[in-house]
Amino acid sequence: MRDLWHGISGVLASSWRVGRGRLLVSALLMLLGNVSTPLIAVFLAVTTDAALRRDTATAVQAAVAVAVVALLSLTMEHFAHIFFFELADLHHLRAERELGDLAQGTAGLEQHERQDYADRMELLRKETWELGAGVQTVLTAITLSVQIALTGVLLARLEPWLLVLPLFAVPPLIAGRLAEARHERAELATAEARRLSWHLLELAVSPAAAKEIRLFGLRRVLRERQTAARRAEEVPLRRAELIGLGLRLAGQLIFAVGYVAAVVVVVRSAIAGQRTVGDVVLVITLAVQTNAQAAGAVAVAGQLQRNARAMGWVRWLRRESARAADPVVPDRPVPATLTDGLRFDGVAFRYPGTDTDVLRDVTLHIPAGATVAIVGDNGAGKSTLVKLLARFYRPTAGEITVDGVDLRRIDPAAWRERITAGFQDFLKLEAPARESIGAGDLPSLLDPAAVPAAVHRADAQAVIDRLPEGLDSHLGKSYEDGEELSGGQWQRVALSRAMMREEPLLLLLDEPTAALDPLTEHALFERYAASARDLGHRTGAITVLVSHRFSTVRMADLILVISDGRIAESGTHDALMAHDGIYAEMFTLQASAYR
Ligand SMILES: Nc1ncnc2c1ncn2[C@@H]1O[C@H](COP(=O)(O)OP(=O)(O)OP(=O)(O)O)[C@@H](O)[C@H]1O
Repeated sequence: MRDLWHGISGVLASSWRVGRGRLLVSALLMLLGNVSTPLIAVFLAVTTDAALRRDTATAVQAAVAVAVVALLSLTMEHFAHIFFFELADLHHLRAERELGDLAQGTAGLEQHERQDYADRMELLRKETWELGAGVQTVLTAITLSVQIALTGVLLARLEPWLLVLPLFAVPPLIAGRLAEARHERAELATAEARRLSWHLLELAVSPAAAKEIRLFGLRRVLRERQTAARRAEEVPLRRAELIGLGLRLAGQLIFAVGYVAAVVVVVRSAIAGQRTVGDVVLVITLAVQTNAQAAGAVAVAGQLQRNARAMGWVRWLRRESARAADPVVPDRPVPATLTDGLRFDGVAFRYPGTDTDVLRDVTLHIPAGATVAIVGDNGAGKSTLVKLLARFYRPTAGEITVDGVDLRRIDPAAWRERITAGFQDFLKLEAPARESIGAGDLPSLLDPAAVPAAVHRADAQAVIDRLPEGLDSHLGKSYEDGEELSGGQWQRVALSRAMMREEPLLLLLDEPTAALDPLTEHALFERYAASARDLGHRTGAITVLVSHRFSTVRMADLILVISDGRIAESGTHDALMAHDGIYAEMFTLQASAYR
């Protein structure tokens, strides 16, 4: 009940904010239409009795009144719709904006990892229209309630026990509620199958997947899996719908029994001369309307519950986002320059919803100004370490400090303004090249020299030179004249974006050159290392590089070897080679492969 109330008040408050004029006018029109409906019965009764009395003047006036209220009852809701649609659009837009803000507004990525979060997010994405339509639902519910109350008063004036009639509308309401609950359970239970079927469908139409689908002859297997996933989604949903239909039908049957009984009793008292024919007309008409009102109430109750559920999810998301906020309130500024560097002290990390630590007991010092390379097998935990440095996650144990300050005490947004990064799974931002690159530092996007300078630092001029309009060319297939780039070219664009910030305290490069050939990567990293050292001398800036290519790795001042979530070895290339451990073995193996 509280959810229902929160849903109604949430919709009204939001509609009031986005368009109070439209809200008031549509409420007024709806009210007029709804109040007119029971008045049809009243004027019909008056017309009938006046006609039987041969009172022509009253009969004609009442008949005109019937026509007028019937017209109002039939048309007002249509006029109200014109305003509803606009309101629903505005409301929908607002809901979508809020969803985007909630999904992207948290400092970390923890909530994106959680299945319950992903499921609700997916359902909410589907139900943003539900949220938009909520205003119509709520106004219909309010004005329908007024109509039902007016009908009740009219029935009670005639015969108090006729008030029992609306009670027969309760079973359909309960049945509707049960049906909704069943449907909701089925939707949540089938969310995984739905996600899988969407993913498979996306693969089927995605140009990126087309190559491997053809090459490996996966079309049939994918289609079969998609069909199976669809079936796994459809069957429980259809079953829930059928059971819901049965429940609703049973509720309506109970109402029908009450209706028939009421009409029979009034007709009998009219035959006995205790009631006028007009009274019989009044009861028959009102009882028919009560039936429609009950059906309307059931429908609107279902919609109200759906609306309450969607609003409940929005509130849940707001709570989750607030909970995802750091427990430690940031109270320390980002240092202007680094003097000591970064320290990990007993850091462990476990991804949300999993039960194994992917990093364990990591204790290390990355001195200010250093260029660090991280190596290790696939899945060793290299990228996870980088993500902790970017503050996408908080360590589950231990602490990371920046010049002695716990990273959690520094505002993540302020920290990120002083770092920059290039990832292997980079963003292909389809926009004019200038913007796709400039997004790496929005404040300098309008500085005409900033983007070309970043392109130069990333050694990506050759990519830009091949574009018909240079930096003004549109990138990607979203544009009719958009240039589609190769994987390596996109990666250069992403690297240029990473180079937009001129003086970051931390440059994170997580296999950003994986799509480039080893020689190019080597040359590129030499270039970065030189400018990183220069920057490191001036500001203590640290460069962290994850790479599987040892020809690049060996240039670093400090090499960290991660094995099974722990720092297995650390030191310079020479020291690690002399140590003759994991690093030496990996290096020798790769070097011999190139010989
Ligand atoms: N979002 C995630 N949720 C749960 N587990 C994850 C997630 N991302 C990574 N993992 C797990 O954490 C472990 C470390 O992954 P990570 O990406 O850090 O490895 P990596 O050393 O960078 O590997 P690679 O060289 O293949 O990029 C792996 O076992 C991986 O399965």
